[in-house]
Amino acid sequence: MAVLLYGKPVVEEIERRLMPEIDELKARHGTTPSLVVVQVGDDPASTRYVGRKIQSCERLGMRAQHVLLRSDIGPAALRNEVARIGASKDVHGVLVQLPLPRQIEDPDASGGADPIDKFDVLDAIPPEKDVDGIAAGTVAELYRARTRRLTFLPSTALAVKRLMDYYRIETRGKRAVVIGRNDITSKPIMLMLGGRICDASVTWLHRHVSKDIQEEALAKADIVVTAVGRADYRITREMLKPGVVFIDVATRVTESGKLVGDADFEPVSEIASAITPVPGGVGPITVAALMENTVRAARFAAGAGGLGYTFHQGPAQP
Ligand SMILES: Nc1nc2c(c(=O)[nH]1)N[C@@H](CN(C=O)c1ccc(C(=O)N[C@@H](CCC(=O)O)C(=O)O)cc1)CN2
Repeated sequence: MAVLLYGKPVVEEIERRLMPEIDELKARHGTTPSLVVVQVGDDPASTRYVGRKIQSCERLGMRAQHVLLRSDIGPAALRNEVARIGASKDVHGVLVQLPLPRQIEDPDASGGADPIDKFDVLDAIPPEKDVDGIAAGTVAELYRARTRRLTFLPSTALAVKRLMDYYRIETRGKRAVVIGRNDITSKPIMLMLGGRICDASVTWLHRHVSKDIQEEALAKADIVVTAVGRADYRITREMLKPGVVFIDVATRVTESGKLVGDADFEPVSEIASAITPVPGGVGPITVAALMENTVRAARFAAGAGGLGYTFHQGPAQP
């Protein structure tokens, strides 16, 4: 039976580390870390996640502002608004909640002739305030994976790293599979796992990869990180190697209102050596990781250094 990799102690460990840093920023630099979350439209899941981010900032004594924009805003207007927010010296971190409405996520599919797309919007976030680690310059740093030079590791990737470190999950030289191609979750996790930060061998799977290739890769994987979140996608026990470490980043609400990940949870936990629950696994750590990045952004603004991340193994054994 798998060890359950709960997010709560990892969140507590991150927050324990952040609290004195926040106090010091206030006392020595007169800086209160401040985050602006831009939400476009009122998708209920996004509203819930944004609420958690704002609450978490407030609980830790940081400033937070929620900017809610109409769902029919065009990409150019959104880009200008993001640039305007980012230019304020009182704002240390800026993020745009994803996904964006269709006309901005996928302008081609919605017949739009606008040359500005989602990435142009995200690139309007100043690099030193890009707490989601998603703008062009920040992504290049992750590609290079110079741990000591990284500005921001995206929150979900940082959450997975903090979780693996806390539970002492070895990645170096392991066979890992990352499933999904989302820009904010799977893609940075794939780069992190395969790069210098984790030194694993990574196979990247997504809907265009044939069933045979998927089955072969999954059957050999020591570590699986999945972030698909579609009702027609399920990872079953038979697809996996006994002893696998299973990290479920997906969250999806079923027709009966239950929150689930990509794993067929009970059977998979019978053969995995360790597994994250959904809810209560990676999700809450993502929010704590964002808090960590916001404190980093405030340190950059205060001239208090902070480039690069320090990783250390945690207390728990898988
Ligand atoms: N700009 C961004 N957009 C999105 C990101 C992101 O990192 N930046 N990630 C996800 C959504 N997300 C944060 O925004 C997020 C997802 C899940 C959770 C979480 O705490 N999940 C709980 C369940 C909570 C619930 O649904 O009620 C859990 O798994 O236990 C927090 C944040 C996509 N968009």
